[in-house]
Amino acid sequence: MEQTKKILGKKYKKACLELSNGVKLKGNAIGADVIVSGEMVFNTGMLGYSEAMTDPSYLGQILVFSFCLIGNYGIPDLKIGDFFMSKGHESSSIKTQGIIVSGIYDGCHHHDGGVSLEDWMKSQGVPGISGIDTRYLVQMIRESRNLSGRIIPEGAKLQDKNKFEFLKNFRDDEYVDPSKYNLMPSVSTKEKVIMNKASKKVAVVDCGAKWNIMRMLVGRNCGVELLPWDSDFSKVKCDGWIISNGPGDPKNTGDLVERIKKDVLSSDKPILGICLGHQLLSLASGAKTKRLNHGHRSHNQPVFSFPEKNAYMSSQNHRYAVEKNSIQPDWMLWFENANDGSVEGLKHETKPFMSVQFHPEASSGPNDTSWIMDKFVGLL
Ligand SMILES: NC(=O)CC[C@H](N)C(=O)O
Repeated sequence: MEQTKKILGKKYKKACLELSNGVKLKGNAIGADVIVSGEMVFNTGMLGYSEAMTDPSYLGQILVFSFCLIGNYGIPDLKIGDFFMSKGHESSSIKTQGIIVSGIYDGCHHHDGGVSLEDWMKSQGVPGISGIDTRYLVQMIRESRNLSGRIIPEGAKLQDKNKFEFLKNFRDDEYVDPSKYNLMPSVSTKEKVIMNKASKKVAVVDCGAKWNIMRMLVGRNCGVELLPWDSDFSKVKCDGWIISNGPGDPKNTGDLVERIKKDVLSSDKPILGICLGHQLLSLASGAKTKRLNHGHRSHNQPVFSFPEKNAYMSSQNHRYAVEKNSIQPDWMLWFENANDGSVEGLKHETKPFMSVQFHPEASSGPNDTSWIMDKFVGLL
């Protein structure tokens, strides 16, 4: 009752979502008072909004949550240090350009303290709109191959372009399209970060890595070296490699694919590619990637493994995928999406190389495929 009063009693400014197909949707302005634009994407997860909003793979995107109420447990406190162990956050700041929700709860009831979703968005300069018919909007995104949008809160000013490097490429009257530019410099660590010295060391190529990858490695007694995307991989001494998730088009990553081919694949050490990392590793192996219609972003993506044909529920956030008919003869299909048959994972026939399109680190989402991390660590 108290919560309902809090939602209903609050007066919101108006805001407009202007879409690139000419449609305009009106709602309540939430979060920061700034105008942003980005690629329209949707996620059907019922929770995990703080993990999603801080996932660097959402850079340049306006995220529509299709679940009817977002913000209901607040945002846990961010405690950096201690090897990025602060659960609920997958990077140090919000990476989505903005969010669209049907209902928002403006409060915080989290065992880890924290703030409300709205206060968190305000403190980070991230706007949003509530009171939108997200079912209608999701259908529109599904039906249009490319949909961009602009969040315009009443009387707001334009977003500061210094927030992320890639934003400087866009004119104010243009829709931000994250697939047009190499986004690696906007999300990758600038300096090498060493976490948890241990006898086995994993080099993580940071393409916008979610912190849970590092949490899982540290939790499995691995040392971790988080590397800038543009490091000289030929000089790295490690027992295995993880090529991380990240935003944008895998083909738009400068010379990263070439360097993975030359210095990572050739080292013959165990490799695990995750999401963007899977796409980069596949490109380095000679396979091709394509753009899916609206991608997979949810906690309930079913995948089948081969040759066992086991089914798993997976957490996903991607728009690009590896083309099945381009898989090289020395690689095998390891996972396939049970809904649309798209490639969900590859394994090398003889070498300890593997990669998955979904997120074994979840956060948020089901942990059904966390055994992939155990398998990788077992190979070191
Ligand atoms: N989560 C990710 O790593 C996303 C990979 C890539 N940016 C895609 O959209 O397909």
